[in-house]
Amino acid sequence: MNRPIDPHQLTQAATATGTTEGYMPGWGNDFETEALPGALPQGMNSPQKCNYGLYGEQLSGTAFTATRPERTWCYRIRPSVKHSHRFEKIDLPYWKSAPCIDPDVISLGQYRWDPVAHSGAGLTWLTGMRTMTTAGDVNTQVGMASHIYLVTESMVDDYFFSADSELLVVPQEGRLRFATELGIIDVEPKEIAILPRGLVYRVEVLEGPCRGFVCENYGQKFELPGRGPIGANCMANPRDFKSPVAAFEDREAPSTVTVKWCGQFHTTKIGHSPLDVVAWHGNYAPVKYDLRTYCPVGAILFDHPDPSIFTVLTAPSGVPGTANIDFVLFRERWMVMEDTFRPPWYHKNIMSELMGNIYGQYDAKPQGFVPGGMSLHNMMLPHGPDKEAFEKASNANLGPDKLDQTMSFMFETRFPQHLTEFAAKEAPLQDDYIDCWTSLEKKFDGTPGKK
Ligand SMILES: O=C(O)Cc1cc(O)ccc1O
Ligand SMILES: [Fe+2]
Repeated sequence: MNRPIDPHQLTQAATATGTTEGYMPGWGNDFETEALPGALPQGMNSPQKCNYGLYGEQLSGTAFTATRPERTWCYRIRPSVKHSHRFEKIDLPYWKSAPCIDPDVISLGQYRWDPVAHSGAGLTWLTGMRTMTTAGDVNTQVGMASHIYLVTESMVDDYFFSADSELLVVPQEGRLRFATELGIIDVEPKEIAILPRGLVYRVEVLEGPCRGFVCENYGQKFELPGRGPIGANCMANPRDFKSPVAAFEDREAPSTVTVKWCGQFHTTKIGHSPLDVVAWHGNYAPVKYDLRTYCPVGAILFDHPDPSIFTVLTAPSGVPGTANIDFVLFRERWMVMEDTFRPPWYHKNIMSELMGNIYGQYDAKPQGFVPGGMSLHNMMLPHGPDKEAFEKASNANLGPDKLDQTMSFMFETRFPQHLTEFAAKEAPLQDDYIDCWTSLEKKFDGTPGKK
């Protein structure tokens, strides 16, 4: 059942000058927003009594002692602790967490999947999550999981938060609404959303069915990459990230909150909507971003740079320059390199590359890697253009050429990715994927000259 938020039940902050409707621009800004005038204490965080009888509550996304703490102060109708009754364990068998190493599943290989089809069953954000790969260890807060979501039904009086992870959501089909404690985020294909660890939300279908990809980050939060010699402009610009203005519900209704915690799911009952934050300030907030605002930078004379040039966001692992996860975008761009084999080169990589197609054709794989589909080129496993792409690129008449109508992405992690049983046995795995390279023939005959 689709039940977008009832506007009579929702009170949203007026948007300040310079904001787009319902959102505030900027990456990691220290925002402030209130849905009722005067709800946000000024000049202090913990007045003896808050206005409107609100409770003050801090949500810390980093250790108190982090160099630059990320936290948000919420002023809410009831403190979250009132939401916590006894937790009951529930089973969401398709949402897996690392370590999840199935002895019957081989992850060593090059893999590609067609889009996972909608089954016709009514699925919510929780029941429709299908884990494809896991990496690292959720208990030690390293690594990640990749998922496909298939969502046809809104959560009604059901809420969720992940204590394990922040979720990077990459829609491919349909429109979703994340009604969160800190406000409303709507997303559709060509946009992404990030839901921070610990934030409570409800997911509604605005236009279904909905399919997309999720990167579940167990580690340090995503951040904008250092730009090095590129300087202050291009790539992802901070102002194109949008966080929601405060919006709250004052609604009594028997409800549930499901929590993902150390890879397990637990549920508890509450008697009201937990989306009751009337005002908040801080720098720990959900965010959306329009991928069409990503300004790619690339080679303008010869050769093909490393794909790190297309990093939208990076989640550090603690080892400088070696990400827990890089989120990399291959979007429309001009190819102008002279005397160059322009598609991605053949290579092996210590990082594990999980790719998804949002729309269009990917230059290294003109066939078979289709919108909604995924591929995995795991740690140190060779891959590169298929035969068709190789022949086309090595024989093309090179002039300025636009890669148009194309958007694929990569979740690249320093940890090997393990296929779930679902990915190996239920999802539409292309058994013949590696055949895309078998017809690459030997051209070498010992004589110099270009073949
Ligand atoms: O393997 C892939 O298709 C992703 C990729 C793209 C690119 O331009 C360079 C390296 C790389 O791994
Ligand atoms: Fe690659």
